[in-house]
Amino acid sequence: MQAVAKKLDEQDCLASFREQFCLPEGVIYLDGNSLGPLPVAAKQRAVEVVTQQWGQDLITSWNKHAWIDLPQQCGEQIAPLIGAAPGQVICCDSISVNLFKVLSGAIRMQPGRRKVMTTSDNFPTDIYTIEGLSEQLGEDRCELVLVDEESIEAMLDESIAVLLLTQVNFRSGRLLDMKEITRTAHAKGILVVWDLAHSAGALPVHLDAHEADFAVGCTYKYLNGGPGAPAFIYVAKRHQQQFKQPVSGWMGHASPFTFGSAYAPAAGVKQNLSGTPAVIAMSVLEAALSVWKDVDILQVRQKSMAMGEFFLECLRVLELDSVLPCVSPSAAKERGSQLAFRHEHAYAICQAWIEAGVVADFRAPDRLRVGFAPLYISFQAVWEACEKLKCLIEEQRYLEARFRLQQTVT
Ligand SMILES: Cc1ncc(COP(=O)(O)O)c(C=O)c1O
Ligand SMILES: Nc1c(O)cccc1C(=O)C[C@H](N)C(=O)O
Repeated sequence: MQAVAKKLDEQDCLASFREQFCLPEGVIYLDGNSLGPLPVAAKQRAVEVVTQQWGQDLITSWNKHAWIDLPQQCGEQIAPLIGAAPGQVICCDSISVNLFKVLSGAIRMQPGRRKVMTTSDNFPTDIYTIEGLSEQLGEDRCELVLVDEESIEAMLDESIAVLLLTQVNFRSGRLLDMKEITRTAHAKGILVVWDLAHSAGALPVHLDAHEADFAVGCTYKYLNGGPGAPAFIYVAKRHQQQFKQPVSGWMGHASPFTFGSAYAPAAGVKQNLSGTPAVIAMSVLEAALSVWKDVDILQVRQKSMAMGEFFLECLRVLELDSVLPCVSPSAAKERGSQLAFRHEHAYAICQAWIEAGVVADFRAPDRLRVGFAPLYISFQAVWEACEKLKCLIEEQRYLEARFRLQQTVT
């Protein structure tokens, strides 16, 4: 497999992007699906925005360094990656807050319907936000409906106001069919909100072409914007007149610096801003996004699928496939950029793997999750990671890690 990996690396047209990232020596990072690493440009920008822009230029930076435009500028940098024409994406807040804004506005656009449907295996915040909204508005205006991922389309009917789905399941990596589901939902008059947390920067997304109504996503995973980096929100052009989000703060006002007492929302996607943007984080994000201007997202997808397949092949060759059964869909086309494996000691294995220099993550109750970020991972690194996994499992090193964990807990 070493030779296969070497050959795949030689053919890799994305290999040169690796030098645009600061990655610690001796670490194989398979967790970019949770927190992307530090881009060189972002590191430089962090120093510049703090020392020069804030430190020296002070408040003049709102104009001098265009701080005021950062939310829209970052939104426009993300737009091509998610298939959105200009004027529909803006960066602000977190996914959770943006979900609250989008769902509130979407429900108001559906008089006579109150059900908001999502999947029972969705990321918790997506479910919690609907629950919170239901408490806020009352069950007669917002009612949470949970369905299995397998029966989404079968459960769609005219009583549903909004369908909220995460395109790539955070646990299993399963990729939903955005085109088909959106089409079926629209035929029943349902508005669809897509959570792109595990899609943006991992695979091509076609929000406009598939006529998505709204979307949210984060920038700290595959987009490498840094821990807690601002999220984004997409509102399709055709809804921008009618859509009203509830956190009507001054930054979303049509004319914030007139300081008028009556709220008038900004035209377009800008009304989704509420308060002052987190300028330092947003500026660092802007630099991180600059990496993507030369990236072909189709090549990212091809490499990510090839890596997933290669990882599975390595496990087979090392006879680990029965020890760690894969619980992600078997076809690469039906997955995002991650794989999940079941093991009763998944947590301890993950810890022992980290100690051996391979960072992956664990998701309760028993999943080992491995993410492939094609801009900075090589096939040889993937093979090396699998060899280390084989070693620690053979030597049962994870049992030591489990013992240490118990010591820590007690
Ligand atoms: C699918 C999904 N949605 C939402 C979130 C949470 O986003 P935020 O922390 O920006 O609210 C995550 C992960 O953190 C996620 O995986
Ligand atoms: N956002 C995170 C955080 O602030 C701390 C730890 C993890 C996260 C995550 O992103 C979790 C992630 N969405 C997941 O897929 O599990």
